[in-house]
Amino acid sequence: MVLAELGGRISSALQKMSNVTVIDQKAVQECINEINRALLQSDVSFKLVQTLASNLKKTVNPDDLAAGHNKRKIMQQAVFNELCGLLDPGKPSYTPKKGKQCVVMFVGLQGSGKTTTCTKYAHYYRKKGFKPSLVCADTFRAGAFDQLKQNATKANIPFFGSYTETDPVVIAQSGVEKFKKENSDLIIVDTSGRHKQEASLFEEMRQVSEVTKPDLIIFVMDSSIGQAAFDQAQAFKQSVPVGAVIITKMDGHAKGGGALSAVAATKSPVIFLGTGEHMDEFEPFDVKPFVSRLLGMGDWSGFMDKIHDVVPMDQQPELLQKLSEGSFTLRIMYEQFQNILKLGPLNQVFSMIPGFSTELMPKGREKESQARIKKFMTMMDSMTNAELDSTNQKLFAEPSRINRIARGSGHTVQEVQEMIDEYKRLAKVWTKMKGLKIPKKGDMSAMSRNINAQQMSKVLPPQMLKQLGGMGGLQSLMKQMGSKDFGKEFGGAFGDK
Ligand SMILES: Nc1nc2c(ncn2[C@@H]2O[C@H](COP(=O)(O)OP(=O)(O)OP(=O)(O)O)[C@@H](O)[C@H]2O)c(=O)[nH]1
Repeated sequence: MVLAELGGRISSALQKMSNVTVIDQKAVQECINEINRALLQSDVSFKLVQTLASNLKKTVNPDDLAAGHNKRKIMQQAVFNELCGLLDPGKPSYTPKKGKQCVVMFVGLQGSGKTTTCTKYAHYYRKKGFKPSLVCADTFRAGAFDQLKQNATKANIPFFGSYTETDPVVIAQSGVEKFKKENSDLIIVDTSGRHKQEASLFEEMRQVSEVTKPDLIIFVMDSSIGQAAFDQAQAFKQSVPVGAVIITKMDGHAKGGGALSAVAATKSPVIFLGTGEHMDEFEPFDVKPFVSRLLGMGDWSGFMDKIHDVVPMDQQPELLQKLSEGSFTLRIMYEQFQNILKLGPLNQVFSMIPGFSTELMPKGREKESQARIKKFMTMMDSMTNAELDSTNQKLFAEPSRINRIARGSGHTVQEVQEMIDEYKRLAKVWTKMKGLKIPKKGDMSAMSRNINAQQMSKVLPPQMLKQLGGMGGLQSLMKQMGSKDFGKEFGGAFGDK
C-alpha cells in the first residue's frame, strides 16, 4: 500500500530537520510544510492537513528543540500524536458481544467492496465463536444476491435473500426477523449501493435502517477514491448514523490517505482494513500500532499476532522456545527469512518487527531488500551446521571462516561481514526475549500471565516504548488489549485456537 510511502516521507522530513544545526521557527516550518505535502499527496483532505499543520505549529516549540534535546523524537512524538488524533475519533465503536443478539448494517457506494466485506466480517466473528448470519437487502444490482450466496456458502454462513421480492426494506425486515428467531447473535445486513451518492440510495438506507434498527452501521469505503473520501463519508453520515468505517482495497495502489479523511468526516473509527479479495485478507485496525508502523517505528503487538500467520504451525513452539532461551542463531535467522519470503508482501510484515523495519527493509525499497535477504540466505547456505546453530558470535571473528563462506557462496568478504553484522544486530534485539516463559501446549492463561509489561518493555525499541507513553503507557495498552485476548492470540502460536 502506498501509505508506506507517506510514512517514509514523513520520516525523512523529520530526519532532515534533525540534521539542521540550528532549529528555529523556519526549520520547524519547513518540516511541517514537507509533512503537509506528503499528506496532501496521499489524499488526506486539505482541511485536515491545515488543522494538523496548525496544531503542530502550536505544540512544537523551537526552544524545546534546542541543542541537547532529541529534536527528531520531539517532532516525531508531535506528528505521532496528531496522526493518532486524526484517526481516533475519541470514542470506540459498538462491538458485537457473543451471545447478545445484534444487527449490523453495511452501507457504501457500489463496488466499494460491501458484499465481500460483509462476508469477511461474518467470517472474522465466526472464528471468534459468534453465530453470524447474512441478509442480502441489495435488490439494485442484479447478481448481488448470487454473490452473497456464493460467498456465504463458501464461508458456511447462513444467508437470506430473494430473487422475486424487489423491496429491500421487506427483505431486510424478514431476514432480520428470521435470524433473530434462529438465535443468530450477529445479523449482518448488506444494502444496495449506487455508482454515486444519490437521493434514492440515501432514502433506501434510511428505510432499511428504520425497520432493522441496527446496533451499528458500518460505512465501507474503497481506499482508492482519494480526495473524494471526506465528502463521500460525510454524505453517508448525514443520512444514517454511521458508527464505524471499514476501508477496503488497501492492498492496491491507493494512496490511502482517504482513510484518515473518512474518520474525520464520520467521527467514527476505522475498525477493519480490507487487504485483498480473499476472506482472510481482513485486518482489525488499531490506531496506535498503525501510526507506529506508518512512521517506521515497528508494531510489536501486531508482530506477535503475525507470528501465528508467518511461521508454520509446527515450527512455532520451537521458535518461541528458542527465543525464550535467548539463543538466536543464524539458523533461526535463515528460517525467519524463509518464512517472510514465503509470506509475500514483505514490507507489511517487516514493518511490524522491531529492529527489522527500517534498517533491513527501507520503505519503498522492498525489491532491493528482498534481493538482499536472498543474498544473505545464499551465504548461509555455505555455512556448516555448527556455524548455523552456534550462538557464539566470536566464531565469526576468524577471517579464515569469513573467507571460506565468501568463496563458497560467490560473494565478497565485505558482503559476508555485512550479513554477520545484520545477524548480530537482530540477535541483540531478539535475545531480549530471554526469560519469556512458554506454557505447555493448551495452557493459554499461563501464557497471558507470563507476558507482562516489564518483559515487553525489554523487547520494544526505546523510541517505540516512549511513543507508547513509557512503562505506564505500555501497561495500559496491554490492559486495553486485554491480557486474555493477548494470550489467546499469542496462544494461537501453539496451535490451540
Ligand atoms: N483487492 C481487493 N479487492 C477487493 C477488496 N474488497 C473487495 N474487493 C473486490 O472489489 C470488487 C467489488 O466488491 P463487492 O463486494 O462486489 O462490492 P459492493 O460494494 O458490494 O458492490 P455493490 O453490491 O454493487 O454495491 C470485487 O471484485 C471484490 O472482490 C479488497 O480489500 N482488496
